[in-house]
Amino acid sequence: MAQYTRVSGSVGLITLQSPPVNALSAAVRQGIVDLMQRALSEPEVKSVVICGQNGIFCGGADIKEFGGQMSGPPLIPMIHAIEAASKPVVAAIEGIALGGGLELALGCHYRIAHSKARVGLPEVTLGLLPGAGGSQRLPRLIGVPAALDLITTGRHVTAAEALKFGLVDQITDHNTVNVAVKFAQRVADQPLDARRISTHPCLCPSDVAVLFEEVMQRVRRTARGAIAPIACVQAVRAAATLPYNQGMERERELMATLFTSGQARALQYFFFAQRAVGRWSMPSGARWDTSKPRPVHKAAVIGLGTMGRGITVALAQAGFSVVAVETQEKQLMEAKQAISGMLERGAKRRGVAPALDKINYGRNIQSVADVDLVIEAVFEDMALKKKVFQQLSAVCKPSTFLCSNTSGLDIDQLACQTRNPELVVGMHFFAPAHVMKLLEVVYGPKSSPLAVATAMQLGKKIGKVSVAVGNCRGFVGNRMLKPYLEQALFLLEEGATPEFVDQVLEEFGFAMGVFRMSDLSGLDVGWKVRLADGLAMPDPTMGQPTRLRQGRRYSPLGDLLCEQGRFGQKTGRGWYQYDKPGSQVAKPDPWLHSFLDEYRARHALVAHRIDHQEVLERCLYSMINEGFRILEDGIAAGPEDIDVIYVFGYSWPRHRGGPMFYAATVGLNKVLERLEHYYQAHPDVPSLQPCHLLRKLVASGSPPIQKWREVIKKVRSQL
Ligand SMILES: CC(C)(COP(=O)(O)OP(=O)(O)OC[C@H]1O[C@@H](n2cnc3c(N)ncnc32)[C@H](O)[C@@H]1OP(=O)(O)O)[C@@H](O)C(=O)NCCC(=O)NCCSC(=O)/C=C/CCCCCCCCCCCCC(=O)O
Repeated sequence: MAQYTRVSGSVGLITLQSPPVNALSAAVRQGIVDLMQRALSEPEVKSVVICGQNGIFCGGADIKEFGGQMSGPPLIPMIHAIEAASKPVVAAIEGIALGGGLELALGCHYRIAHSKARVGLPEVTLGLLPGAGGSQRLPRLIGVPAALDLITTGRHVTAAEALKFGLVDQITDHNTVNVAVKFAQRVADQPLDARRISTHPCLCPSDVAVLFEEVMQRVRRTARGAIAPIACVQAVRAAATLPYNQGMERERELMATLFTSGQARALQYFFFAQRAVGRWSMPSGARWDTSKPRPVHKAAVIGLGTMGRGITVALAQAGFSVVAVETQEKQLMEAKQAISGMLERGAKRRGVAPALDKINYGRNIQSVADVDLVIEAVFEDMALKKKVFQQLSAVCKPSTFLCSNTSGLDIDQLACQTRNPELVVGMHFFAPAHVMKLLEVVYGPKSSPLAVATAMQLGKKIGKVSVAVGNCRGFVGNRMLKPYLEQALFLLEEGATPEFVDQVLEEFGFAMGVFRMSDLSGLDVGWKVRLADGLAMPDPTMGQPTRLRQGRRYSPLGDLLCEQGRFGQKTGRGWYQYDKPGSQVAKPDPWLHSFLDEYRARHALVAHRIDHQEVLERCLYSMINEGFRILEDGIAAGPEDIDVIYVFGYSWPRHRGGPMFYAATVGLNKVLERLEHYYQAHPDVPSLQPCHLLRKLVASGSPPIQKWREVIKKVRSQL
């Protein structure tokens, strides 16, 4: 919808009205078309201003409409009509002008922006390109290099930067609509020909062909299989090399390919999934909208290893006062130096002062007595964590929230050590904690909605995408990682190499394959857990068959490497070899290949040819199967939670939507059928046995992912 008023006698003011972001829905487009006609037909009106209600110009096309039948006036002719108008049209940009919103503004003859406004063409993040003329007008207005930057990254720019680019004509600190109206009055008689961007020549540097080649190479390298960034480069190349009308035709062709691609659907699903995880719920019925968080002013971090340091930096950068505790003097000094360095580098990048004064360091746990919330980040050892929680419970004020950064230990056992178990939750950060976007907020059986709401809000304030999940071994992310890692090891036993498995996973879109990732994180981390669990057996005289544990197939390959001191990058040897300890360049290791041959011979395993399909299906479907179990158990409230965790925490390629969305894309019946096939071949691997929920969903006709919650509810009510 849009509203029309005549202001100052001669200016027709069109206000977009479609909360929350004035997206260009069919009704809004119809409103603009009708009201433009009205403004052009009223003789008293000499110029037009387009603005948005509630201080927001426009968030772009209505993404919800993309999935269905498009109706209403199309965007491209609407924008052409504005540009062709005989009266000057001024865009008054407050808040945001994004995507189709900015394309609308580019169709106007002038653009006035508030100094706090942000503009951009983020279509690439939704698997699209600026397909309403944006890919053709922007390079004509600001030049090819700047347009390529904005269109291929989708980044938002400030009004000041937009002014520098020549993307807006003026910025103001005052009421933007009033300023635009006055501006519109001033330019009412000015000729318009030069203001129609589509008629401009495209500003190209002399070495434009080289530029396109370089950008294309960079985009291909970083896209990890996403097609939209490549199409964006192709569209801008069309602007640079073809007349406007032909460029528009190329834009249309490219957009049609993207629009109907699975990638655009996945990215648009993911856009809404990111927002859906904020609307958390617990099996008790507690929800985001009925649970009020308590404000946190002062926080503490206990344990200043890698994770504790990153968490301290994240809190301080967001403006929280932090008490950072490390009991060992030497470690405390090292941590202080490291944290200061991280803060200084971060501040330099962002052009602000480093938040060094936000942190008080101490060696004594007594120093956290007055904080509102503590995040424990000591070594991943239950006995140690229990002791810390007992101490915290004795030292802190009774209302203090006690949180653990454990990556998978039982939150309930920690809660039981405290006076107020309802104030205990997990806050599982991902390394490096000041960089990675994901935070798993873990509620145990005793955690109160107040504690969950407070941790979720704290996560938001420090810039994390927070997902509330239930308490189980490994929570969501690491629980699903287990079958994935397990399959990768089994594939090595059966004949694959680490390089081949990694290549397949990286071609799928993971930033790193499973073995390169293990080398990076350190093989010893999982080994210590397996030793504590009694799975890794350092002593062969223990009497257990080597490839069977607790009645299931088990691969000791990782344990054997650790016994040789091969912990990955840090020791210069792991699944790969490195030039020196700490180096990041992984090279195939002939030693490892011989080791695998000997291992297979020792266990009478005959290597067979493993193909691309088998690697992908076994690694991914076993992980997805665990995802369905997690949904069945109520550990995650919906598939969106799992998908957001995997994209932000485990580098799952975003253009594939997340593991659960991917399963829906492949077809649940196919996932089920392949799991049955592999389970039949490997009956001693329970993670390949299709779970009940997956079977139930297939039996219900494989409903679309948006309907899974209904089936999950039914399955859970029958438990
Ligand atoms: C920065 C934001 C705008 C606001 O952020 P914030 O304040 O943090 O709030 P949020 O929580 O993110 O959002 C609040 C709610 O608003 C919803 N929202 C936001 N933006 C949109 C939108 N654009 N559409 C719908 N809904 C939106 C959001 O979901 C929240 O609601 P809820 O909590 O989920 O209920 C931030 O929101 C943001 O960044 N938004 C996205 C901005 C964006 O990406 N815009 C670009 C959209 S794409 C676009 O504009 C494309 C334009 C070109 C279209 C060309 C059409 C031509 C079609 C040709 C088709 C060819 C097909 C041929 C086929 C054939 O030939 O057959």
